[in-house]
Parts: sequence; C-alpha cells; structure tokens
Amino acid sequence: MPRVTVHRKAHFNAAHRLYRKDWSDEKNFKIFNKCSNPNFHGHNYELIVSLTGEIDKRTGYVFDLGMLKEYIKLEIEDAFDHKNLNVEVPEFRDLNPTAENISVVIYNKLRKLLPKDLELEITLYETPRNFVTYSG
Ligand SMILES: Nc1nc2c(c(=O)[nH]1)N=C([C@H](O)[C@H](O)COP(=O)(O)OP(=O)(O)OP(=O)(O)O)CN2
Repeated sequence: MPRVTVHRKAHFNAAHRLYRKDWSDEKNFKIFNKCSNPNFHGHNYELIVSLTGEIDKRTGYVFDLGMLKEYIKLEIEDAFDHKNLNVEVPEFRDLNPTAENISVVIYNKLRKLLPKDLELEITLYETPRNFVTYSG
C-alpha cells in the first residue's frame, strides 16, 4: 500500500525562561539574551504532529486523526497550555525549555502511545519565524 503522511496541527500558549541554574544571571543573559528574563516570557506555540505509514486497506486511514487529536489534547495541550513550563511542567524542572527540548519531550510523550510501524515527526513553531523539527 502507498505510504502517506498525515498531519495534525495544535496550539498551546506557555511561559518559560531559558537559563541554567548553575550560571549567574549575567552569564545566562550573555548566552540566552532576553529569553533569560528571570520574570519569564510567553510564546504562542504552534505544533504540527506528522505520522507516516501505509494506508490501512480496510479503513483507508494511516491513523485516525480524531484519535491523534485526543492524544495531543491529553498529553500536550492539557499539560502545557497556559502553564509556566519551568515551574509547572515536571519534564522541564531540570531541562532548559528551548524549542529543541520541548520538541523532544513532545515526541517522547506521543511516541509511547502510537503504533510502532508509524514514523512520527514533530514540528514546533515557537514564533512565526523560529521553528524546529524532531523525528527521533
Ligand atoms: N536554538 C534556539 N534558539 C533560540 C530559542 C530556542 O528555543 N532554540 N529560543 C529563543 C527565544 O525563546 C525566542 O524564540 C526568540 O524570541 P524572539 O527573538 O522574540 O523571536 P523572533 O526571532 O521570531 O522575533 P523577530 O520578530 O523575528 O525578531 C531564542 N533563540
């Protein structure tokens, strides 16, 4: 059967601070600039979850996008939306919440729920012009 990629878009709004606990505020500012503001700042994150696999002969689906929507809601939106990532999301307690690290956390949370034969790719926009991709 042909291999096709299906995509689901999602959105969350979250606050964060880019910094290392073991660096001074001055050093954090030198490396992370305004993103190291100790009072945090927010982003409107846009997420695209992409699944590649063979079309199922019986259903015509690669994967039910309604089910993917539920997984994204439960694992990502409910956990991240309107949260302070550094303070309220356990995965970032000791992990700098850069776009790169957020994409890896999202990948790992969804990967464990999805069939192994599907390829997963995460595209995460932190701003309209800054985005990352991760596919494991
Ligand atoms: N490799 C990374 N670099 C940067 C990250 C990141 O997560 N990974 N994050 C940031 C900031 O958090 C943020 O994305 C940058 O904000 P800002 O400068 O406001 O965004 P833009 O560059 O898109 O704004 P312009 O209007 O284009 O200036 C920084 N680096």
